[in-house]
Amino acid sequence: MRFLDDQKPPYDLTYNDIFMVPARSEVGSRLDVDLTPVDRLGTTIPVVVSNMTAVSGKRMAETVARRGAIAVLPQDIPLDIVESNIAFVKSRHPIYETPITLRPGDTLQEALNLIHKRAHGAVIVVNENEEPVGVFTENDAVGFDRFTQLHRVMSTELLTFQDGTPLEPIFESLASKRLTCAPVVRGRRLIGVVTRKGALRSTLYKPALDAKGHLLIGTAIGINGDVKGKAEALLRAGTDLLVIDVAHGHQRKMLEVVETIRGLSPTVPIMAGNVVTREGTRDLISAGADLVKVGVGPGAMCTTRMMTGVGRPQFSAVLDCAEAARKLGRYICADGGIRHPRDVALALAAGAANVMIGSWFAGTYESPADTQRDSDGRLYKENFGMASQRAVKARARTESLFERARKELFEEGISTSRMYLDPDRPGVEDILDHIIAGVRSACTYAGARTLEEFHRNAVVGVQSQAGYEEGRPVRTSW
Ligand SMILES: NC(=O)C1=CN([C@@H]2O[C@H](COP(=O)(O)OP(=O)(O)OC[C@H]3O[C@@H](n4cnc5c(N)ncnc54)[C@H](OP(=O)(O)O)[C@@H]3O)[C@@H](O)[C@H]2O)C=CC1
Ligand SMILES: Nc1nc2c(ncn2[C@@H]2O[C@H](COP(=O)(O)O)[C@@H](O)[C@H]2O)c(=O)[nH]1
Repeated sequence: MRFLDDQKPPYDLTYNDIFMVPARSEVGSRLDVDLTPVDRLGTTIPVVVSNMTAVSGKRMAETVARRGAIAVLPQDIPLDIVESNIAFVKSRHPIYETPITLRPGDTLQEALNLIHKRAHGAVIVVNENEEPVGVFTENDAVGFDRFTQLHRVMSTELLTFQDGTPLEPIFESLASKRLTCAPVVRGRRLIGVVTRKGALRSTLYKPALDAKGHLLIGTAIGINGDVKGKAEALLRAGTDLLVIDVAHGHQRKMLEVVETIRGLSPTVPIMAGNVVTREGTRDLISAGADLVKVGVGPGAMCTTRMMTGVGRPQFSAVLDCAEAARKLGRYICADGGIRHPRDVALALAAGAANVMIGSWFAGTYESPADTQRDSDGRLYKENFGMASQRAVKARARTESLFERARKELFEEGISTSRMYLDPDRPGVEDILDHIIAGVRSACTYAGARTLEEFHRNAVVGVQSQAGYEEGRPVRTSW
């Protein structure tokens, strides 16, 4: 990447400060762009879901892995739950979605409580042999009380597909019948759900799979307590990526932990952070990190910069750290501050191998929190920072009240925020479509067929606030 007219300013920049100029291109179609990251994690798109409790759980992990990304389970979840979540994700189908199932005698209230857990908007009603006997959608509830049993309201005109049916006919069939989704069966037994959009997406995305063909999943650990024991357990459970994550990643204890964990497994990919300097990047790589997590203070739930004055504008942090890592044959993950597809494109242009996204994904059906409605009827989810009082309280739950109170004094994050579900993009895959469309397009503007070419070719300039504002769509007249 280079700056337009070689005008690199002497001060640090963030994503909003940057624009990219189009260049002569030989790439005829956005579909000719291969977005496989260079970091050899096994992902097929450059997106990692943050290890935040309000963002990353098993539903998020399976859904994004099906589209080629990887989610990282947070360090605050009890080990037995993490182990069962890894096993669950590894057991999921790489194409068909996991259905929400209920029995014919279950109530409409139970169905409504579950329906927003997944984006496909349906509950499959199954009999005692796990054979689908009906489909319930929210529209079926209109005019019935909450205790009505599902067999009275569900649709029984079932369209089902046999396992292995090609995706294009599935799409055509659903579209012609104006259905959004249908059960997939092996014999008569339910094995998944396929949606119209899902069938389309499966022809455009490649799932992120391990050597056995199972979906990828990562896990995070901190640097306190029995880190070695926990890392060994996570490796045994089959984690595909270990993220060692603390606010200040450039500290001695962190480097020791990275070395220890490298010693446990020479092959498991280790991501460590967070840092924002070349020195921090080099030290983490020398200790054994394959990927360095870059970003101090850009996160949406972050109060670090306001509390401490510490951090660095994210574009410059990514640019410097990526260069330092690449000189050592390693890569970085740009963590935090992603609000638009353009931010992802700019991080990749600056040399990041992938980007980590948290809060944007908190406002989706797949994040772990329950979906709530505000007084205007809008759907939202609660989000909170991993260094907030709420997270610190949970992390220190086994310690004495005194120790907990001491730790809570050092909060550096927001404890309660509302992330609204975008009615146009309520599922994480909708946001991934949006991001990937933007990044593919950005690559063609730079004449790049791969992310490496994109990083090499990209030419960026620095814009004023007015320049940034000019690029924002105007949705009402002025
Ligand atoms: N990317 C970012 O900008 C930030 C991210 N976070 C996120 O919050 C989560 C919790 O992180 P963290 O609070 O580090 O968790 P942990 O409590 O797991 O670990 C922090 C360790 O580092 C020590 N430490 C030394 N200096 C600092 C410092 N300035 N800030 C924090 N700890 C320090 C702590 O000791 P002691 O507690 O005794 O000081 C503790 O031993 C992580 O997921 C992290 O990514 C948090 C802040 C910033
Ligand atoms: N300073 C804090 N940073 C936090 C906290 N919780 C998470 N984070 C960091 O933010 C990114 C995600 O950024 P986003 O803009 O996509 O939400 C995450 O990966 C952490 O590095 C926090 O409480 N304080």
